[in-house]
Amino acid sequence: MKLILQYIRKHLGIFLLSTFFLTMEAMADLLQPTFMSYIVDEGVKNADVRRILFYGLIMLGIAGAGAFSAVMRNQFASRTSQTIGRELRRDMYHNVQRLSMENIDRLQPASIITRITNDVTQIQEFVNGIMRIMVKAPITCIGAIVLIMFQTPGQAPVMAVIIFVVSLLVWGNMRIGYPRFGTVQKKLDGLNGVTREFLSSVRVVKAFHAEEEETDKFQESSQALAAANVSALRAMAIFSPLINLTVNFGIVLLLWLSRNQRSAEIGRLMASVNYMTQVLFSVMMISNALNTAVRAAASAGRIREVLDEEPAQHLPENPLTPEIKGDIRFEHVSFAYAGAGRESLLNINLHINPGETVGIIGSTGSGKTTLVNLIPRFYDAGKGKVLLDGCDVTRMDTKQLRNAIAVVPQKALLFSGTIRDNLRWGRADASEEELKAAAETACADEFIGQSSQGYDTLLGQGGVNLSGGQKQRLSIARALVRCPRVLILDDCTSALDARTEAAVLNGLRKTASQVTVLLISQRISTVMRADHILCLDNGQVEGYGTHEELMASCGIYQAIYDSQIGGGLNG
Ligand SMILES: Nc1ncnc2c1ncn2[C@@H]1O[C@H](COP(=O)(O)OP(=O)(O)OP(=O)(O)O)[C@@H](O)[C@H]1O
Repeated sequence: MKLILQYIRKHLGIFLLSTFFLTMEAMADLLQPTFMSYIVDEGVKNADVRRILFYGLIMLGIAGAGAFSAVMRNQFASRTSQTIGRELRRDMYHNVQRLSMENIDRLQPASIITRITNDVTQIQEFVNGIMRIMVKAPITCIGAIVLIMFQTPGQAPVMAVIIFVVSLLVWGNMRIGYPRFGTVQKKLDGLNGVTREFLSSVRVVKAFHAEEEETDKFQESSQALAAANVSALRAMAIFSPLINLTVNFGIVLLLWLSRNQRSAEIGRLMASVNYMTQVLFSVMMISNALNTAVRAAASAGRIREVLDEEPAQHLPENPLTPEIKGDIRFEHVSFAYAGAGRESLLNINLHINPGETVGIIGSTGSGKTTLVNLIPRFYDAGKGKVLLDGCDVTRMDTKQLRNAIAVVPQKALLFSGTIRDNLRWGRADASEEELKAAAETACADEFIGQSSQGYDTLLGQGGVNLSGGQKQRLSIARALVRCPRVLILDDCTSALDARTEAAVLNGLRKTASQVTVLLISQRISTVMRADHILCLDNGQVEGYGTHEELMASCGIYQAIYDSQIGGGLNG
């Protein structure tokens, strides 16, 4: 709850204004029954029309002031809750951007999405609720109690007992609800995760006719969420009727106690019952608002986890900014993913000269992506050092480091916008000629030219309106626009036919001859013409050298060669 207060404090002025109008609204509600009792006791009883009109007009004025206050309170409450929601989302998003891949793996993307969307909505509802209910209800409740005591002081002990019992029920409601609503949010994470996974791999699901399995997974998560919700709401559902019953029992008791007070004026009794009803409604509102508070507390805890998450990587206090030429060195590097039982890289020693093209090959899961991910510091080596131009990458200015490196990931990731926008992701100030040159090298100019809008062609989210090969070529072009010193191509030519792939690699040799290229591939034909080839197996270096050297010395490389090319194409 500290978190919510912290954000409310930033908008204290508007929050107080809203509270002021709420107080006015509550006062208006409280005054009505008293004036009604005057109308009955002084006007109706004595058939005094002027008094009835007089008090009636006052009641009308009070109702008007109450309605005006309600409108103002609604305006301010909505504005405050929306602003707080926006700020929470902004701050979470900023912090997520600071985090390293290790943090993101731990928090899980689907969970981060739920926290930024649904959990923040819970907080917004709560903040809106505080200003609509949490302030008004206690004012009305306390005011009504004071007025009952003032009008019929003999009923004070009954009121005290009822309030005590109701408070106990409200407390029980919170104790039971809190952990249950935490579980609800976790189950929502699960459902989001399943939905997200399905949507991002919908083609694979269709190709494998796996709709039924996916539907089962979805149903399972959906049922788990429903069950958690039912469990939370069932626990909460017991309390609302109990509170209702207690307060209604109080009203009956008060009426029963008043049975002998013949002198009691009927108007006062009416007002007392009216106030008791107001107490009932206020308590119900408080109890409902506390339900929202319980959910908000669970959500606030989850939001706090994102806001407080510190980047797993330490940024150097005095970062080094060496001139980057593209000399890469791995010294006794080992690495294990957080939570993984075993190391994905084991004692890697490697030296790559500036401007060299190094092919990286190995079976799936042998550690190829993990190895290259250590260079731009997507992850940090657990043991040993990764050096770029003699400088430990963990001591370098991260911005400079990442500016010097372009990565084309395994899965081509494009963004909604035009082709030009996507290419400019590489470098915002790249000229039109530079964009075209990069597209040419990546063999993307051909299909860009064929589309009616050219570079202004709009891409859907993730580049859905392009083929796999077109997406890969655009991703390569985007990396080239950056003019990197180190270019990491992570199996990103897999969707290209052999002729186009050869054209792209030849283009790279010509235009990016000064760039150090790390070329990951499962295809031996892709890596065999590289200056050197690194053969990985089980996170360890099995061989490093030219194609001919590896054919002579590395059994695994030979086996890959034989399985893909056989004896017919040696060299
Ligand atoms: N985020 C992660 N968390 C935990 N383990 C991971 C993670 N990413 C990869 N691994 C594990 O690390 C090992 C190396 O994975 P990596 O992706 O580097 O292999 P790869 O050689 O690039 O495979 P592929 O050719 O299939 O892309 C694998 O055993 C994999 O299961």
